[in-house]
Amino acid sequence: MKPKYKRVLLKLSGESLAGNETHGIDFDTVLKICEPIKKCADMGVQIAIVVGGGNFWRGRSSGKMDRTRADHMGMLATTINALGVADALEQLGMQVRVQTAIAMQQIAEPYIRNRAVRHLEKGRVVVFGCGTGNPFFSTDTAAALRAAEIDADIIMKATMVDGVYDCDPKKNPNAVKYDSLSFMEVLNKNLQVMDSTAASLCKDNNIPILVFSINEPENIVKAVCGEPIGTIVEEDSL
Ligand SMILES: Nc1ncnc2c1ncn2[C@@H]1O[C@H](COP(=O)(O)OP(=O)(O)OP(=O)(O)O)[C@@H](O)[C@H]1O
Ligand SMILES: O=c1ccn([C@@H]2O[C@H](COP(=O)(O)O)[C@@H](O)[C@H]2O)c(=O)[nH]1
Repeated sequence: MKPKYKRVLLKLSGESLAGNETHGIDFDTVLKICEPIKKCADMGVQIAIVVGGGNFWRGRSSGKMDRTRADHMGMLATTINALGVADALEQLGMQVRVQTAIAMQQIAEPYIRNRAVRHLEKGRVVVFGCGTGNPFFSTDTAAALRAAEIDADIIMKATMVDGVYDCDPKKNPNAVKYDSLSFMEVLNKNLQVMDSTAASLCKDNNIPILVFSINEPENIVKAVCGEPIGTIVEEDSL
């Protein structure tokens, strides 16, 4: 198989790292997700990763807590995941750097755009932790922001559903999946698979998003090779 893209931003669902558990990290699952990432890198694809935090904590679900503090906790959760993914990639023999949007220099590099790009050019995987570094945002928005900054060709959102549906398929068994959508459709129909800030940022910067299931990790290779999986969201799909 031949890669379609030179540089990709892979958004990994935090929830997916828990495997069959409801919370936390199942390291065997993380290794399974990282194996196809190595295959893509071995094909010469430059890979940056943003990891969600849903397997530990989501600020918006924190109930009575102060939202800003709850989001700080969420950003720390994404960093735990970033370190777990980095460790799995290293165990597979890859060169990896973790960069965080909030400085924690004993643990990871601070996010510096030019350094991140240099790492990618050298064939290292860069894993971004702490989302955007700001509360009231999500890791989908962090993926859109970092993708724009590093000039990624596409965002590949590897998540718990196999694409974008006309309504949440976990709540409605009759939900219908789209093969392709425009950003305006995602925004106008209020499709919740990604938040509107992330969709707007991708629209403004013309970065396509491919949403696909991480339950079959080989989908990552298929996505990189341009095989028709999941749902593609892009400007000219109409
Ligand atoms: N229209 C829709 N189409 C597809 N999925 C939808 C839709 N509306 C809501 N969803 C829900 O969105 C979820 C995926 O997005 P979500 O932001 O929850 O997770 P994530 O970004 O993959 O990462 P994390 O688990 O780290 O939060 C799916 O599990 C699905 O239930
Ligand atoms: O830029 C960001 C990114 C994330 N957060 C917080 O982290 C959690 C986990 O991220 P998910 O995208 O939901 O997986 C999120 O709920 C926020 O609480 C943030 O504050 N800023």
